[in-house]
Amino acid sequence: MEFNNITLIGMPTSGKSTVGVIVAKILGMDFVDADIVIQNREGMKLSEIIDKKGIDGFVKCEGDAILSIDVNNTVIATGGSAVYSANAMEKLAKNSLIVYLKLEKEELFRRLKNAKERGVVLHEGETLEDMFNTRVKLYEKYANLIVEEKDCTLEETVAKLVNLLKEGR
Ligand SMILES: Nc1ncnc2c1ncn2[C@@H]1O[C@H](COP(=O)(O)OP(=O)(O)O)[C@@H](O)[C@H]1O
Ligand SMILES: O=C(O)C1=C[C@@H](OP(=O)(O)O)[C@@H](O)[C@H](O)C1
Ligand SMILES: [Mg+2]
Repeated sequence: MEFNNITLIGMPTSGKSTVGVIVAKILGMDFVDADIVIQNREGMKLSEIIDKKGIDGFVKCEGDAILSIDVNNTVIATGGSAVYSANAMEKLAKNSLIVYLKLEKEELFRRLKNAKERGVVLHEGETLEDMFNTRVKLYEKYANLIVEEKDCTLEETVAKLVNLLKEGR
C-alpha cells in the first residue's frame, strides 16, 4: 500500500468504529478509535466532556486528541465531528488515506433515533438537518475515497471498502 494509515470519516452511526475494526483485521492493520483516545486523555466519557466543557470544548479536546495520535499501518476511526478541527484533519491527510463512509440523510435519522444516548455535536440553534448539510461538504472536502453505504449491509460496506482499496493499489 502506498499510504500509511487509513482514516475513516463520516456521520455519527455511519460505521466508522464497527467497519474500521473489521477492515483492520482483514488488512492486517492496527486499529485506533479517536473517541477512546479522547476519553482516555480526559478521563471522562464523551457525553460528560460535552456536559462539562460544552460543544466548543469537546471539539477542542477532539482536535487535540487526534493531533496526539502517532501511528503507522493503522485504521483510524474518527468521531463524526473531527472535520470541525482543520488542523487535525490536515495532519491526518498527510499520513493517511481518508475514506468517507457516506450515509444517506434518511438512514442517518433512522440510526440516530435508535442511538439517542450518542452525544452528537450540534452547534447553537443547529438542527440535525443543518448538521447533515454542513458536514457533507466537509466530509467531501477531506475525502480521498468515498464508500457509498446506500442499501449495503455492514458486511457489504466492509467488502466495498476493501475492494476499493485493492483497486487503488
Ligand atoms: N451497512 C451498515 N454499515 C455500517 N454500520 C451499520 C450498517 N447497518 C447497520 N449498522 C449499524 O450502525 C451502527 C454504526 O455504529 P458505529 O460503528 O459506532 O458508527 P460510527 O463510529 O460511525 O458512529 C452499528 O450499530 C452498526 O451495526
Ligand atoms: O458526530 C459527532 O458529533 C460525534 C460523534 C461521536 O463519534 P462517532 O462518529 O464515532 O459516533 C463522538 O465523537 C461524539 O459523540 C460526537
Ligand atoms: Mg465511532
